[in-house]
Amino acid sequence: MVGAVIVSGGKGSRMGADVPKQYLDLKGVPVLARTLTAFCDMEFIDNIVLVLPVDEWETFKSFPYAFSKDIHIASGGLRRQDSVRSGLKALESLQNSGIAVIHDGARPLVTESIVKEGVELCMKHGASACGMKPKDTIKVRGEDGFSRETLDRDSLFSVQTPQVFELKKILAAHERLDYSGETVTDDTAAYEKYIGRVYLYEGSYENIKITTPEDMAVAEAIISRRKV
Ligand SMILES: Nc1ccn([C@@H]2O[C@H](COP(=O)(O)OP(=O)(O)OP(=O)(O)O)[C@@H](O)[C@H]2O)c(=O)n1
Ligand SMILES: C[C@](O)(CO)[C@H](O)COP(=O)(O)O
Repeated sequence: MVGAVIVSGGKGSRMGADVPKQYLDLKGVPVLARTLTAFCDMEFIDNIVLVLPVDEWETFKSFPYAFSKDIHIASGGLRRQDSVRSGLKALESLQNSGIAVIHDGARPLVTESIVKEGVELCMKHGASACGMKPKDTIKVRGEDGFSRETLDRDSLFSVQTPQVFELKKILAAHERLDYSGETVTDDTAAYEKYIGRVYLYEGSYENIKITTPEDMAVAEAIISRRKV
């Protein structure tokens, strides 16, 4: 079985909007509704868990959208990794084992082919995550503001979601991480720390995370272009 954990438990502070960014209107449809619809349309996805702060559950339930699959809701945590752990536990109660596709609710432009490739590569290599080569030169900047180092761009990869794992293993990694008290910024970091290697494959420059206001304009432009 393949289950998706869509994390939408953040505050969207960098967006600076009046409402959490997952409810912002993206060409007539809220960001989160777009992400969920994308996963509902993927035939190979058996279960969907949506992680939301408890005080947003009612808002979500009043969403005027009919999703084609059941959306199971789990409670969000303080950090992204706490929300992921909560979603994985909820997914475990639905399917016990199999594959977990972890995806940011704030990446509404994900495509079926990216997720499908992630699932296939997870089956082949044990774990996978998509991403893209950085387009800019990446420097290490010291606290004094001066450049310390230029990294070799050919070996760098800017990681996105979906990130795909065996459910039992990624849940075990997140539970151990929680015990350790360490904070990570994505799920590959949890997996690599306790379980093993993650195969990285090419996602899309269009699979952006809606983080700051200008991302909304970029996402709108991508949606308009896709419809042509
Ligand atoms: N405690 C958290 C923090 C983040 N996320 C989710 O993880 C994804 C990536 O996080 P980010 O873009 O940083 O979202 P926010 O934390 O909401 O944004 P910000 O850091 O600007 O507050 C988002 O879908 C977000 O909702 C989550 O489920 N629980
Ligand atoms: C998981 C992630 O989207 C991969 O790029 C990213 O690390 C999330 O970071 P954020 O600071 O929670 O947005």
